[in-house]
Amino acid sequence: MGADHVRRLDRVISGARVAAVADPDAERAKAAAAGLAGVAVHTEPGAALDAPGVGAVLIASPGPAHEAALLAAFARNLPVLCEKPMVPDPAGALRVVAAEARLGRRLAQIGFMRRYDAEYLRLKALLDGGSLGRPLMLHCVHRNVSSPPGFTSAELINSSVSHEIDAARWLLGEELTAVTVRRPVSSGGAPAGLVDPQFVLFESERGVLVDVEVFVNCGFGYQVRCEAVCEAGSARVGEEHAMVVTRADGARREVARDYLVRFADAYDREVQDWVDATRAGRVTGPSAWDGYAASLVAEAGVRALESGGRVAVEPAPRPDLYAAVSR
Ligand SMILES: NC(=O)C1=CN([C@@H]2O[C@H](COP(=O)(O)OP(=O)(O)OC[C@H]3O[C@@H](n4cnc5c(N)ncnc54)[C@H](O)[C@@H]3O)[C@@H](O)[C@H]2O)C=CC1
Ligand SMILES: O=C1[C@@H](O)[C@H](O)[C@@H](O)[C@H](O)[C@H]1O
Repeated sequence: MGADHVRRLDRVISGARVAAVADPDAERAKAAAAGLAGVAVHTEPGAALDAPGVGAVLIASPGPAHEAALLAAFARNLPVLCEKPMVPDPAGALRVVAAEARLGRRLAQIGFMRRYDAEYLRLKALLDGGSLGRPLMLHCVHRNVSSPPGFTSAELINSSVSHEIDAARWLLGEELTAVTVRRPVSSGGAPAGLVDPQFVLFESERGVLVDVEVFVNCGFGYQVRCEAVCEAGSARVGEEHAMVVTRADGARREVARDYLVRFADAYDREVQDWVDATRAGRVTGPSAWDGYAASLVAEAGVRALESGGRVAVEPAPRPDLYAAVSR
């Protein structure tokens, strides 16, 4: 993901250039910076933050490394775009929230890119417009072709479903308050011991039910869908994003293989917005509080997976700096 963001900053985005790249794996750092002129390459993240020309930082290390990177950026007053999950452990996520609240101003935008996807944006505008009445249910599908090596049953929730958690909070404009996880029969295509697929059911403050089928070794494509069922109609996104090829023997709809294809436009819009806001001295998009809320709900989901029961979500007090759900 980091290499893709480097490419994006270099070739797609206007108003920014890559000044430094850090990865403890020197080969990966060099590969990410290959072909770019004037880029400092480091294996020590702190050294990259202090490199000449660095005015903002994009974090795309694994989730457990995000807390240290965010705090290091805050200590240098650097605006940050941090990939999801902000910090997978809610206690660590809360430390990030507390550190930013102590600064008294936002520096972090969290990389929940669904909020920048054209289809999700249309769904959000429709729900906010009110013509369908109140949302009653969201039915979501999140399928990956295959999971990365070492992917755990907990990561189906705190890495993959974290996107649906944020999208549901954003679309509904309210918190998720409880979660239950059911285990269908596991797929023979999943690595041994991985609970895949899972069926995750969230409840919201106002009683909206949000169900998510997450299946990260489906083998047949990268599919992300969301259908909102409301009092006066329903709206579904996630099926347009494909070319249909018709030949004499029939029609064939292409299926994306991964997120880099399906959400390419969303990542571009997300990073361009971040660069534009940063240059204007503003911080927009999903906040550190949204990142904390997603981690807290996901952690409740992991406990629900383990216990088989319904787990309530119990948030810490929200600092005044943050909206309940940023728009
Ligand atoms: N928004 C989205 O759709 C997606 C987001 N992601 C997120 O991007 C992040 C990275 O994921 P992947 O690229 O799939 O992981 P990856 O494991 O392929 O790459 C992570 C890289 O970070 C490096 N690294 C480890 N510790 C580091 C540190 N302290 N500082 C700097 N670099 C460090 C590793 O050496 C590795 O090269 C994760 O937070 C993940 O959840 C990943 C895929 C899609
Ligand atoms: O964020 C992402 C990955 O980290 C995660 O592992 C995948 O399941 C998601 O589809 C992708 O968007």
